Amino acid sequence: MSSAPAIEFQSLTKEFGTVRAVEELSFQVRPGRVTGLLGRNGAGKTTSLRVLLGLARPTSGSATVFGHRYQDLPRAAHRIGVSMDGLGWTPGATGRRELRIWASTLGLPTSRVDQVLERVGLTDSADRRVKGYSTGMRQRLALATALLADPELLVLDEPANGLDPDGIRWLRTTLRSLAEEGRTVLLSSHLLAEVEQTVDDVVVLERTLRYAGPLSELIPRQNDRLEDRFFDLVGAGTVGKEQSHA
Ligand SMILES: Nc1ncnc2c1ncn2[C@@H]1O[C@H](COP(=O)(O)OP(=O)(O)OP(=O)(O)O)[C@@H](O)[C@H]1O
Repeated sequence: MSSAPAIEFQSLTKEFGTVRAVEELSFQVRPGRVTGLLGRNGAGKTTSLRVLLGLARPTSGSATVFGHRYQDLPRAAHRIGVSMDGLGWTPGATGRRELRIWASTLGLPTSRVDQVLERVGLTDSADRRVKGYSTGMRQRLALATALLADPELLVLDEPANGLDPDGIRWLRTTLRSLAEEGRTVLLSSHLLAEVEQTVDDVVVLERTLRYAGPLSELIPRQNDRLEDRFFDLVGAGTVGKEQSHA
């Protein structure tokens, strides 16, 4: 496997008017690892991922996937599976129908739909309308959508949000097995306890980078807790107040 980074942020700054959401952010995501992008509400996680995926333009600096801007990467939608709020579900569709629409858009056989439904544990609910799905079921469907094209990289914005303890355990096991298959996973989260047991590498963001590296170096001792180290790195303030103006 190549050791070139799967993802690279280089001095990325993103401003919205007078709000500097992300400032001079630089880090790399190593291939075949699960990396957690951690930060409290408003820390800039979603903004960073949106720039990475070509959904927002950087003010300065860059974010690249496999050495290219997302929009310049050949077969980007096949190589990178994405789960992010706001990508939208089709009104009235069942889970299966939703996945079939995505499969058809990506030029994939419908057999992939059954495979990903099985993988995320949604087979029995596949013919129910997504509208009636619980938050946890929607998270599973979002991951199924991301997995459709059998991507080498997954970018998941807050995949643990709204999951119950069974769902969290399922997510952890699934993400670990995806990494064992050689895939790279970048997920964002503010749920530190959940992430602590899932990720190999950690990026702590509070508008600026506070830490990037192995989880084992951030919490080297068995009794260390990620939450304590997190607050050491970001302080106890509220990010919205601290960083509202550039
Ligand atoms: N489209 C936008 N227009 C103006 N400000 C924005 C926009 N998107 C994000 N922001 C601001 O940028 C900052 C970072 O927001 P972002 O959504 O990236 O944080 P986050 O870490 O993903 O937070 P959360 O965990 O709450 O989703 C916040 O101050 C937010 O209000």
